[in-house]
Amino acid sequence: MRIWEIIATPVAFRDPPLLNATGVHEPWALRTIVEVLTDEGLTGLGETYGDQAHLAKVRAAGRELVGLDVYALHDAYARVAASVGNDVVTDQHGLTGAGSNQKTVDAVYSPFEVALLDIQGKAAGRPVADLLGGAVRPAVPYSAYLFYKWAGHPGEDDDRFGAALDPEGIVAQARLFIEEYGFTSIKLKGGVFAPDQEIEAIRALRDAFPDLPLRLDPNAAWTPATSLRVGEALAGTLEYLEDPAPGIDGMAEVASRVPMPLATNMCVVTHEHLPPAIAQGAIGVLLSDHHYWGGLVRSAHVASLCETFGIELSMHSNSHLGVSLAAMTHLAATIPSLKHACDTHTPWQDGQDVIAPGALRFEGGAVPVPDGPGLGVEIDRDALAKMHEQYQRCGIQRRDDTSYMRRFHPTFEPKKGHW
Ligand SMILES: O=C([O-])C(=O)C[C@H](O)[C@@H](O)C(=O)[O-]
Ligand SMILES: [Mg+2]
Repeated sequence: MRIWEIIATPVAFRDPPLLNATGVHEPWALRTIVEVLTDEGLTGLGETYGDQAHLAKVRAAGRELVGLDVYALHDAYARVAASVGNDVVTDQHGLTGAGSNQKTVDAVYSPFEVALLDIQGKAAGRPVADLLGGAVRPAVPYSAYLFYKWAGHPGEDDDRFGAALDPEGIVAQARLFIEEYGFTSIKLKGGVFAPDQEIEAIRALRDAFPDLPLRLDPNAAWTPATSLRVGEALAGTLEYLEDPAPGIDGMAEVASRVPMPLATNMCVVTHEHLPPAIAQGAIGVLLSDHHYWGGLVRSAHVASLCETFGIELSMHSNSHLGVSLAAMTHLAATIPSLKHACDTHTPWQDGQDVIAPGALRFEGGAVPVPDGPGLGVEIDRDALAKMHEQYQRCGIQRRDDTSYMRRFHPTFEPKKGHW
């Protein structure tokens, strides 16, 4: 079975004004849906970023894959690498670390790999999880991913989540998410307010939810000295502290002196970062993400490597749709060493999706692994067309949380190592 055609469709969907260390989410989030069509009539799905420079690379690489055997993943990777050449595509927000050539190749390859696995699963009549060695858990737990946020985008009505700008607002947001999704662990996106305010928010969450694991992620907004202070203040309260300080060196300085493990999706984001991070003992938990670690099989290899070196695993998420949630769930279901709930932005999409309803649902904060062939999800063509039209109308071609924030706070600066 060979690749006949590849279609990459950029889409946009509404996103609330979520605050982070680099600014605030714009009113529209972008993604690209990749459809791989075969000469035997099967179609595979992948999902990736929607920034224009990345989309151009995906389309160029897709042209090189036409005619390829759908089982030839190594060949597909080599063709994508050749298509990317020495180029580096960076994202403006930097929330997943710096760009590099390796990360660019892995990010461009990822949606094709997921789509090819979807096709292989459909051909075999088996879920993608079975192609990855089989599920070791029937459902994948996700965390309630809390954000400080404005009540609504400036100039618009308030959204249904409301404002969360203090501990009370954060606890109310957690209650809403837990009520609606049943989450059994909580992550707070920090790096927005001074560290003492964020410590207060974590303490308020601890009081409100005494039994739930908590994690805090300021996206490297603190110095190592501040990270040590916060780490000590929150001793016994956090399951892990995520990216408190910038860089492998900064994290290593903090790691051995705080009472909880440090996690990252910023200082270790591609293979070349693993040897120095391991040698310096910089991290205890890696948040993997198949969107930039080269798809599902390569992410599973990284998981094995982490196990060898005693690094625990969790999973990172940007704003995403159901094709990605399905892929994340199949992967996470098959990693025996994954002990932490994964991140997902799904609640913030509030029902908007490109996939037909029914295949994915949350039960007690976990997503049961879809049991249909392949990823187990299908495109809702009307929804895809509508979201593509939104992309064409929304006027955003690259995620830029900082410029959007500066429209309302002109002197705003990203908070890297700020406090
Ligand atoms: O560090 C993280 O967990 C993320 O990068 C997740 C997202 O990018 C999040 O921070 C966001 O979308 O603002
Ligand atoms: Mg993070």
